[in-house]
Amino acid sequence: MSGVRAITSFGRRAAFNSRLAVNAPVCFAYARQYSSVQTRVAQFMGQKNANGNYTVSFIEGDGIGPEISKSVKRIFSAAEAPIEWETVDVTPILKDGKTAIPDAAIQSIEKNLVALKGPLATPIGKGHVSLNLTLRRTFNLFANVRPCKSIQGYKTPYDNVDTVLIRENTEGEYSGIEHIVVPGVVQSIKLITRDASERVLKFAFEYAQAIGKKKVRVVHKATIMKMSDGLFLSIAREIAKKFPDIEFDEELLDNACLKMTTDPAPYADKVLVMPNLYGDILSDMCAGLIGGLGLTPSGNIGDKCSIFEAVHGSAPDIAGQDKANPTALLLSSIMMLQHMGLYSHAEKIQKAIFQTLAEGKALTGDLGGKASTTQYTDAIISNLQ
Ligand SMILES: NC(=O)C1=CN([C@@H]2O[C@H](COP(=O)(O)OP(=O)(O)OC[C@H]3O[C@@H](n4cnc5c(N)ncnc54)[C@H](O)[C@@H]3O)[C@@H](O)[C@H]2O)C=CC1
Ligand SMILES: O=C(O)CCC(=O)C(=O)O
Ligand SMILES: [Mg+2]
Repeated sequence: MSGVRAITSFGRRAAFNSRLAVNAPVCFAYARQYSSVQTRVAQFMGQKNANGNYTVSFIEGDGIGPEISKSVKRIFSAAEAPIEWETVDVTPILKDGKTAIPDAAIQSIEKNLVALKGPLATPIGKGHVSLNLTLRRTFNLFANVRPCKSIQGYKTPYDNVDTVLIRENTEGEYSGIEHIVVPGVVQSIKLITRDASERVLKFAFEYAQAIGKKKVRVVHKATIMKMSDGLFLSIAREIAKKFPDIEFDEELLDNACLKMTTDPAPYADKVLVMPNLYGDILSDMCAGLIGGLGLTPSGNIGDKCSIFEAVHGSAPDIAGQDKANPTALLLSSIMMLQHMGLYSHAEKIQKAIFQTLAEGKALTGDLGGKASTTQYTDAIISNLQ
């Protein structure tokens, strides 16, 4: 029972949290457009294993994680994708009083270079820090690539959404550096560094070149956060000069939200790049434009390792009920295959997914259908050619 497994995994973490509480101070182309790869970021260099397959680390995650993971595994197996999954347990440990990923998990991902990940729940308030962020930091996955494109045949108010958001993935508002100044007054530090900003901004321009988009737009709020967003913006302007073939411009975050929800068409020729929290929020908002979080994938890209995951979380409201839409994790796995250079397998699975969505006969509840996760998965498998 996937729901039970999910609860167990989160339960193990509850025990961890009670230990932590003692130690923690308060401080603290869908064709190849999903190609996350043809940039300066390391090409996948993994070696085939003795069976002639590639081994990929798999973190199934919490809540709906095991259900949507099962769907990916069944479809990969039916498509004869040359992937062997190495299941990885990321139940956290304490290292020097801080939440850390267990060594075995780190070794698996370092060895395989690529991981697919289901959602990991984060307790609100007290408890361990986000494991999602811990993974991103542990492997220095500095760019979070979040494409979002209208699904052909699935009707929403707009049929022309085609954005790529690139989110700085290691610092910003997500740094989690917080402390109590005096009771009733807390401070949260937004950390922006030249190094982290430069590498993600450079990545955004290279990514735009790689996928044939002619424009990069930086989304910011430097009118208010004059120093932090100001630094990010000034570095964006510097980097832009090194890419004369790419048009560069700037937009304030609040205005970007207004404009994208009013008419997403002008964003279709652009890659948007932004500090961490803005990318977090905008990517959920964009998902809403195309039919919801069940549809949007992402890739956390580093110089060495990369971890692919859906934009959504563990969806506790539908966990364990065979209701979840696995498309977002499936499309993340397509990004992963492209990252690994396995284009024909990516193409084959992707075609079956989009055909199934376009037919509209076996849609999950989030898309207005009546199919279970299992029935939707069956339909994709029957469309594999
Ligand atoms: N990268 C990750 O692993 C992320 C983890 N989280 C964690 O997930 C937990 C739950 O967060 P929420 O705010 O509830 O966000 P959520 O993304 O889990 O769910 C938001 C809404 O979208 C629906 N939804 C999400 N994925 C779906 C899917 N595949 N199919 C159908 N419906 C889907 C849910 O049922 C819910 O109504 C939290 O602990 C949060 O910290 C949240 C976002 C990302
Ligand atoms: O780690 C979490 O709990 C939330 C992460 C998140 O919302 C995201 O990565 O989009
Ligand atoms: Mg989020």
